[in-house]
Amino acid sequence: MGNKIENLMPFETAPFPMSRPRRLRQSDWMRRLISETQLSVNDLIWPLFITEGTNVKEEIPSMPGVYRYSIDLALEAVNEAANLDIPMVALFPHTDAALKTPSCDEAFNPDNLVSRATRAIKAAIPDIGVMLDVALDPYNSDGHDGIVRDGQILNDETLFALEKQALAHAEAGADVLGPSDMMDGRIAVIRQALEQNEFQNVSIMAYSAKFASAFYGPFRDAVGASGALKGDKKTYQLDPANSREAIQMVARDLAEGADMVMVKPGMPYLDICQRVNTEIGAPCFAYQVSGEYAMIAGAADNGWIDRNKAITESLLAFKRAGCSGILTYFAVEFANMQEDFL
Ligand SMILES: NCc1[nH]cc(CCC(=O)O)c1CC(=O)O
Repeated sequence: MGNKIENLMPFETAPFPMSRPRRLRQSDWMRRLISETQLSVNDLIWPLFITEGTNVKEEIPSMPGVYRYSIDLALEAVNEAANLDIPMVALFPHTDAALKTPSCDEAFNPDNLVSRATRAIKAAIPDIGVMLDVALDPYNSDGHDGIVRDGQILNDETLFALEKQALAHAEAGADVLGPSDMMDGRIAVIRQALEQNEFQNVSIMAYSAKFASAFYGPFRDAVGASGALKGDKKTYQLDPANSREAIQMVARDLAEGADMVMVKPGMPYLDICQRVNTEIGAPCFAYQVSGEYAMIAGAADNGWIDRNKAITESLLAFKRAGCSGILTYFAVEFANMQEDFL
């Protein structure tokens, strides 16, 4: 009896010409009434890159319009985001190559760059959420998310480091931790460590369906990891061919104590977003990653697409797929667009 879509149809449409679906598309006011999906600044998380120094704001060549900020200027940028009602920022460090080691000790240095930035933001702008990645790659001389020995990315040894990093981040005041490493067992280890150290209110947004993707290239430039990375991340990040496995990882991370999950990259994986939202139903976020930013910004800079329309359409797609929200480098730009509109 019919396919799934037919089964879900709440009514049968009359045959043409009694039914003319274009009637509901005739005017802007009618289209707004009929719209099935809303996108607002409440849906956005703004990732931003932090660097050492003062008064530094340097553009990332492969992400025109995206900058690395020293902490003093990051405060101004985050303040702008807060004034635009963006609920949360996600901070990523650009780490000096001299601080990268095989044991990744800088990851859990309580005074590392992101910890200092988090303390400064929470003190000055308490009403915006701060999320920090839990992963070793910014601090690893091998560029990987795990500790490498003899060419192997060691799972269990990495977990000890991630646990220390998670606690250092919580101590610094991070509201949400984003384990983005894809090691097995990391959510359970981090959740247990948080519980045992009175960080019960720290949330975990697990990068659960994180694919081994070509779309992370500009990010690795932004955090200075491109030069360090040897090989690829295919032994821990997911195969882009796999959907069932992605759903399984989402279920596993929730069972280990994640509060929210993430699908990453975003646009090439909208099917995964939709599956998570219909089959699992936990709060799910999409990460519109650096390469997606670069494609839209690059095409718009060349006059090949309309920047504002492409941004809005690309973000709306995640809401249509059922996501609670989106990590996007366009967050502040989109919020400013909305302000202009009002
Ligand atoms: N664990 C690191 C991490 N956290 C977020 C991103 C990518 C974000 C982006 O491309 O915008 C990556 C890169 C990677 O896994 O190599």
